[in-house]
Amino acid sequence: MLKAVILIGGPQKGTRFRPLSFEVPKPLFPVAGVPMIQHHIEACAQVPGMQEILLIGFYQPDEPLTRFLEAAQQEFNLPIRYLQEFVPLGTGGGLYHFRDQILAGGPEAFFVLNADVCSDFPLSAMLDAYRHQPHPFLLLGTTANRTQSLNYGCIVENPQTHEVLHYVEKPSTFVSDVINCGIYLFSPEALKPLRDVFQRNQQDGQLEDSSGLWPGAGTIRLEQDVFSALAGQGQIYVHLTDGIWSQIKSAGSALYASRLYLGQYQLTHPERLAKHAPGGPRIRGNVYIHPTAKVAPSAVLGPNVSIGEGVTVGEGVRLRESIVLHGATLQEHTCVLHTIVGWGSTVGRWARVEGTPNDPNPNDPRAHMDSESLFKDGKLLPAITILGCRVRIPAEVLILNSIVLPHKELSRSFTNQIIL
Ligand SMILES: Nc1nc2c(ncn2[C@@H]2O[C@H](COP(=O)(O)OP(=O)(O)O[C@H]3O[C@H](CO)[C@@H](O)[C@H](O)[C@@H]3O)[C@@H](O)[C@H]2O)c(=O)[nH]1
Repeated sequence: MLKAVILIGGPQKGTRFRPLSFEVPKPLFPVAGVPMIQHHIEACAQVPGMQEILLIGFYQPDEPLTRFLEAAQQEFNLPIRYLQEFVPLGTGGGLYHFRDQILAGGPEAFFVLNADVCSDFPLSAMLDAYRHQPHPFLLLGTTANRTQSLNYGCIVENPQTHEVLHYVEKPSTFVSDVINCGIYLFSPEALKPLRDVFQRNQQDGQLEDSSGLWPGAGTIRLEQDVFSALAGQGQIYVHLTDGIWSQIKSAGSALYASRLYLGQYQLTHPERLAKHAPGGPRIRGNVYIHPTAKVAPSAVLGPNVSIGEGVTVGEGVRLRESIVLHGATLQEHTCVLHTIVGWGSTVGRWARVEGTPNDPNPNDPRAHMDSESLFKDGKLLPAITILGCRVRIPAEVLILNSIVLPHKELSRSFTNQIIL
């Protein structure tokens, strides 16, 4: 019997995701038409023997989360429960705090997944590796280029045995091009080292994390307190993948993740991809259209477009590399490229809304999305355009490389601006 835990964080996390995380908790943001963590749940539900999925985070259990959990339980016919930390306990503290719930029923092992990653989740392959040689901690690893590796947990492995010999979280100089994907398979034994860290923290008094923001003796940082501390002691192993993987930290990376998942749908969910039908809109490449959306037949959509519930797309609209969230309206002949259109927003006739993609370098197979800062040398970097919820864009204007905060009614064109 197996279980899975998804670490969903809480409202103080996901700041690089603003203004989109104002409306819906980041883990429920739609990526390729379904909430971000539904991809995790679908992958877990496919593993034979999966008994229960636990979401651990520090969000208040609000209506969208409750509704999502109810719908997911029905769809996957599995218990899916939310366990709330009353203070943020870090990436490992929640696992220790809720250990009785995780171990209830005696699972053979449990997966732990960061919510903000996009992956093809090779969980069965990880399980095979674990069953072949059970160890307390199995980490999924992938490769990154030297510069980008510094933004992740870096793993030095023994290439013969795949034991993790050395682990450094977000090092300041190059350590290894193998990075931690934030996808793990732990044995029940893994909770013992967590208990040791917890007890040590209790004895040492208050633990201050590096930011000093969330001190608390219950806080455990899985990466620094456990992986770095136990590397080289025969307890941590890495399973390497060359499948799809990306972090989802910023709106730009959500658009990139949407493209990766839409590509996956060819294999996993062909029914989710729109097909060209007589009298329907023209579809180019991978496009998701919610069944309740109304799309005019002369619109041209794709590639990499995802259209949410109740969206209206008018005649002659051109839409590519974009996510349109529920209830938005694109009036006739708008052109929307590399943009996220927020819930209930309206783009007026003949307007052009465009962003600049900052996708990984296509010539470097080890490149990942850069989700660094929005600014460089005090200037807003060109990036995808984001319209917050209920924004109104008038007819015949150009909005380029801009972020528009919720409920704004614009009256003219804007380029390279954050509109507050
Ligand atoms: N429940 C809970 N979840 C948390 C907490 N803090 C973070 N999380 C969740 O844990 C995951 C990791 O969060 P971060 O702390 O933001 O770490 P990171 O910068 O994403 O880096 C981690 O993931 C990388 C891969 O995406 C790894 O490379 C890196 O080593 C590390 O594990 C996210 O899904 C986040 O929601 C917490 O206090 N409580």
